[in-house]
Amino acid sequence: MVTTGAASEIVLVDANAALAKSQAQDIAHAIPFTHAVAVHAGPYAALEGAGVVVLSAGVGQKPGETRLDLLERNARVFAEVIPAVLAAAPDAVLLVATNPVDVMTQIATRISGLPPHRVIGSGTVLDTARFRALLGARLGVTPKSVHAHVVGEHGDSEVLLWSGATVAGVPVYRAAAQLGRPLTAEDRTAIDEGVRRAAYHIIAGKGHTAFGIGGGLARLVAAIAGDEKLVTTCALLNELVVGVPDVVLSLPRVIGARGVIDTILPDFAPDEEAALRHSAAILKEAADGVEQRMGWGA
Ligand SMILES: NC(=O)C1=CN([C@@H]2O[C@H](COP(=O)(O)OP(=O)(O)OC[C@H]3O[C@@H](n4cnc5c(N)ncnc54)[C@H](O)[C@@H]3O)[C@@H](O)[C@H]2O)C=CC1
Ligand SMILES: CC(=O)C(=O)O
Repeated sequence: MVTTGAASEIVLVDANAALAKSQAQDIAHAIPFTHAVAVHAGPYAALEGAGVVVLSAGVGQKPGETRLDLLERNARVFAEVIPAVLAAAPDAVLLVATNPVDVMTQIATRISGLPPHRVIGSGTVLDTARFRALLGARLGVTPKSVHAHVVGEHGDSEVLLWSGATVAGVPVYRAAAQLGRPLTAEDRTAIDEGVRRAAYHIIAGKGHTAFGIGGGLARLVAAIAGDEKLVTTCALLNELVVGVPDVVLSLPRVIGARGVIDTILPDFAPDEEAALRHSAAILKEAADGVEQRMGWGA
């Protein structure tokens, strides 16, 4: 957020206050090279007046763990964190990053009692970036010129929308052929694996992921701060999607000052729609399960 100037003031709040203070000091030393952003650490009360609160408290995956394995532990963290955030910043848009981000967004929506459009999960903003990055590298064009989306879970059941992927408005297979870099079935499998398993590969090497999600969160914060009407994939509680009621998952959304303004339902190929239904069912089951285990059942 500091490197892109996404906000005018950033407050770090963490159960480990010494860590938050040190991170804030270290980040502040980059300000002369980047943007005029005030960065400091503080207690929850320091969030007063915040337009957006990014929720990233909790545990991450260890090698071998899936995102859904983190559910109970992080649900307990949110039960503590969200009331404290709202007491200080009742008008903020909540932006959830903690994993499993889709179910955690559903939990945040329930605990906060806020209208769903104000509780956004980063969802597949990162997977969409990974898909664009890998397609761009394969085609020899900047990922900024690749339009492609990942929908559904931010996790193992996510759905890469190959049918709608384009470069210069040309379907990606035809664009690739024109560029002399035809996409083979092996390329498609490798790109799918590279997107879907990216976190596992990075965590195996460095223990966590940070820069991709940092870029995605900064982009979402800038869109909210600037009331941009940016279209990007992110997660939100859907009343009904592909036949599944009350489930949080990612679709392309329009983002402005008050959160999500609208959702755009892509034209799915039949296999993509079936895969999205499968993803929605997995998320619904996980969300219903944690609600019951936490004693929040309807
Ligand atoms: N949505 C996405 O695409 C991504 C999500 N993540 C998720 O973000 C979360 C955080 O990941 P990292 O920053 O790598 O972990 P981390 O362990 O570096 O940071 C988590 C922080 O949460 C704090 N914390 C824990 N319980 C707390 C509480 N009750 N109140 C206040 N603070 C508390 C800890 O003190 C710690 O500093 C994980 O769930 C991880 O899986 C990480 C990368 C990408
Ligand atoms: C950790 C995580 O969710 C990711 O990098 O995709």
